[in-house]
Amino acid sequence: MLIGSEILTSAQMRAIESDAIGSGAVTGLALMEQAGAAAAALIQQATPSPKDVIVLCGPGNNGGDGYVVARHLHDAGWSVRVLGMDNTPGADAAHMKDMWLKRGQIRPLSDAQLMCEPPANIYVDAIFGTGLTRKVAGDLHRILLRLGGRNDDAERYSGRIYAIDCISGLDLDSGQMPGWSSEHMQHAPRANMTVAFHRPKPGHLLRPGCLLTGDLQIVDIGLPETKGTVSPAPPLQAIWPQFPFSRSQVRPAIAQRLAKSPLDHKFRHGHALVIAGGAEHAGAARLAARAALRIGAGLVTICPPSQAMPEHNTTPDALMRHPVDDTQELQDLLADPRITAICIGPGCGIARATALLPAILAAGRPCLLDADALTALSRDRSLFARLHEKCVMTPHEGEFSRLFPNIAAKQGRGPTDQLTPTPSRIDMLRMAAHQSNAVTLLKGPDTVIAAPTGACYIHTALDVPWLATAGSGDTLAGIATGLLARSLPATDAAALAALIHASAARKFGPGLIADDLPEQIPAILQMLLT
Ligand SMILES: NC(=O)C1=CN([C@@H]2O[C@H](COP(=O)(O)OP(=O)(O)OC[C@H]3O[C@@H](n4cnc5c(N)ncnc54)[C@H](O)[C@@H]3O)[C@@H](O)[C@H]2O)[C@@H](O)CC1
Ligand SMILES: [K+]
Repeated sequence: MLIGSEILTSAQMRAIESDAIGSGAVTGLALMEQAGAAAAALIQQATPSPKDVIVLCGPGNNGGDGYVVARHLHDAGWSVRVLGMDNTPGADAAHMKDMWLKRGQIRPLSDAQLMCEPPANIYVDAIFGTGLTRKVAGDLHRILLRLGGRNDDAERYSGRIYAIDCISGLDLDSGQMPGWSSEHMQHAPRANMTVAFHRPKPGHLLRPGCLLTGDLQIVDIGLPETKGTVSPAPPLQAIWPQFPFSRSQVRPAIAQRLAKSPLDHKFRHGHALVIAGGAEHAGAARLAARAALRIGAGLVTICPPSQAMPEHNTTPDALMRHPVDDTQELQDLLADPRITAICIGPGCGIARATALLPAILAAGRPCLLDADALTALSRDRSLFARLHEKCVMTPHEGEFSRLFPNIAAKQGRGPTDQLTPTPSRIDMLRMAAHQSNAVTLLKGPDTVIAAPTGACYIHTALDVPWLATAGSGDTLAGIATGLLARSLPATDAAALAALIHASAARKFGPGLIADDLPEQIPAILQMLLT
């Protein structure tokens, strides 16, 4: 698979820290010093003059990091004001607080105090991090709303907030702000940058957390390398816009499959069938077919009903065309073992998808199910029961709710003032993949992909809003189909397709239409393979 970044839950992160401290490899104080120093360095790099900062320090170790940030910025010549709590924190944070008190004073961490402070150029949110245990209430909640601009002074804070580990109040496991009503969420503080430690947490990458996180910077604080050894739980990996993606992130076995050798013939890279539907929706299937060709499938055949064949008598010339009117004709085609993947859904029509899906699923080949095929599956549970682990489903949220009504119904339930009040998108996708026995990719700015094994990938691409355009999903389906045809395992095909799809949009920029996406693929392949 792609080697994105490993993601850790808050509990896993705490366990790694306490193991490292318990083994004597590192001290809590050294970790805190590294964390604060790294955050201060990134804040300095990102900040133009004047170098004037208010650091908001909470009661625990996140606050401890804040006191380290304050000290480093002070020692670098910044004007630093600290608002902190009148409590005795744990030993490490208490030490850092004392070190700060040798340099400056601590004013009360209260909304009234923040309100009467003269404006600063930068605000550092070091109130709560991974230790959040309940919703933030009372005066601290008012502070957060003020930072989010609820008091008609948005310009005072906008673009000036730097979060230590996360925006305070964010549940780093679910990406939710427990206890925040939708009215309050409009005034949730948004970080310009979040400096987080060792590994990202799910909440940095899932909505709404990813919308509050800003640029996500992950810094090394001297904890031992943990990749793949954290827990027996299935792996959770992520890619996000600032992630330095390069060829080195593609596992050699995958890179080898994607590369083409001079001795290869076209069938070595697979033959994909794209089932098309009636004439009026021909474009969707052709977009998918074009993307499958661009990603390097050896052959791609589009299969409309015979009456729609004339609609497909157009470019790309590389695309083969073969009519399929009924199950028998499809079965005849599938008798060719060189057909290595099937795409059904884009522009197919629900009735046609319902009619052809039994033969497609019975063939046991890798297949990509999107759009009308997903509607057919949600309407006919006997079809749903025939999904298998070589299937990839690519629903958007509405399709997901129809496919998995029992899972979708768990959303929005439960008390909102406790942590993780509803299943996170990770939990939901893992349940969906387990229930369907198919790789499931839930499309969105925070796409989540889960395999029946429990392996899960988050692909956050908030920076390419222009990807939400007609035909974009058809292209994603085509890229994944091409990768399946090229014999990538279903989970890898889905995760790599999400990456290539977002990279194509990033490369093209605003003004993108879906037709542009396949045309960006050659340069992306070049980047991945050379
Ligand atoms: N443990 C370590 O060795 C390290 C921790 N680091 C920092 O420490 C943070 C975690 O520290 P902590 O575990 O102390 O947790 P926090 O500093 O996030 O907060 C914990 C404190 O807040 C209280 N609290 C939790 N939710 C509250 C709420 N809603 N309202 C009011 N009080 C609430 C808790 O009772 C506790 O006193 C990380 O996010 C990171 O910033 C870093 O310094 C790196 C090293
Ligand atoms: K924070």
